[in-house]
Amino acid sequence: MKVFEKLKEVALEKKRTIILPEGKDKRVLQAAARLQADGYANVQIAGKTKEILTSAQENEIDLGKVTIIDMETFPQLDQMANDLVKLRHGKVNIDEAYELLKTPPYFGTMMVYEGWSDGMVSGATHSTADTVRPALQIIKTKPGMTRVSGAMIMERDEEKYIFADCAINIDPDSETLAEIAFQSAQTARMVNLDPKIAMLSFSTKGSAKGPMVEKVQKAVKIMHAEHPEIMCDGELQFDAAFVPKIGKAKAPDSKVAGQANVFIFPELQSGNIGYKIAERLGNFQAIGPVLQGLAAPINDLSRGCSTEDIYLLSILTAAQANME
Ligand SMILES: CC(C)(COP(=O)(O)OP(=O)(O)OC[C@H]1O[C@@H](n2cnc3c(N)ncnc32)[C@H](O)[C@@H]1OP(=O)(O)O)[C@@H](O)C(=O)NCCC(=O)NCCS
Ligand SMILES: CC(=O)OP(=O)(O)O
Repeated sequence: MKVFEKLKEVALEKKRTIILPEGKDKRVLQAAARLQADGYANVQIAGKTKEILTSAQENEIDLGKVTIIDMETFPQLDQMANDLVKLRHGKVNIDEAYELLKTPPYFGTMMVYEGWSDGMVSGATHSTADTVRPALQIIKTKPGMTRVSGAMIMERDEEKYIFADCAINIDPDSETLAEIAFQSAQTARMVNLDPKIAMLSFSTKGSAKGPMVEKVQKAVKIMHAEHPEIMCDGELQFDAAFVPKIGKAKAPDSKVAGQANVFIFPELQSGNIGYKIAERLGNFQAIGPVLQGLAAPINDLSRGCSTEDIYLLSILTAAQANME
């Protein structure tokens, strides 16, 4: 896993505390134990202590120095509930806050908000919507960003690519697509990839017409106007973006066609389906969704993730905490 060699070094620069709040899940416990033993983070797992210990015993997982946080008896629960009420500006009352804090994504997100964890990885047993909603509501976007998006790091042997948005923005407009492209360029650099961004469509350079194509064309214009330093082109079909010969034939003047390594999908259907096809038919390892544009390192998982996916995304999260 070449991508992760650099991230492992960054994670080791200063050992960060990462919370994995879905402590019931066997894959989470396995990843937590490995992460702690390998020294890439101080790992907190949250849940009910008894359930965590039983699961660890049944699955023969040695949790070693992993910290277990009991969500029901956590001493600062009252502080978290009160802060959650304040943060939600009348949208959540105190009873609702306690209820929300019974759920791993809200509990883990508040741990990050309070500064008791440096980052969170969740989503092995919760849908993306349920995982990211607390982050969007509580952590919010980074300065200068207006939206959060979700990128997948796709890796197979020496090949690595970024696919986005695979997780959050259901039907992004042109401005949102351009912001996703900008954020994805940053994610690409984080994994040592010099971004060449293809704004994907079913059309290449006007070969098809209509509002869906125009949306992508406008996003390309925004990218060129706002970030001329970033190599970005479109609209491109995937073959034109990826295969040099087809890129030359369909978009001869493009510097990105046939060379792209960052793929921006026009909406969430194609983004989510596309990465899962590459993962399941193409045998790519899919790490993420890495949440882009969020003000703290919180990352999502697919419920279909493996122990290895959780382990690697946790290393990335610890590294992000050191890059902030
Ligand atoms: C992400 C998602 C859950 C947010 O929608 P929602 O639950 O309806 O949330 P709301 O629209 O009520 O917004 C909740 C908060 O998040 C914020 N928000 C919503 N989308 C956001 C985005 N893309 N970036 C930043 N903030 C966002 C809202 O501003 C709102 O903040 P506020 O409550 O402080 O005013 C929704 O867009 C979604 O379901 N996306 C698809 C997820 C999915 O199923 N992916 C496929 C599998 S990976
Ligand atoms: C990213 C993603 O598709 O998540 P899930 O499989 O949990 O829906």
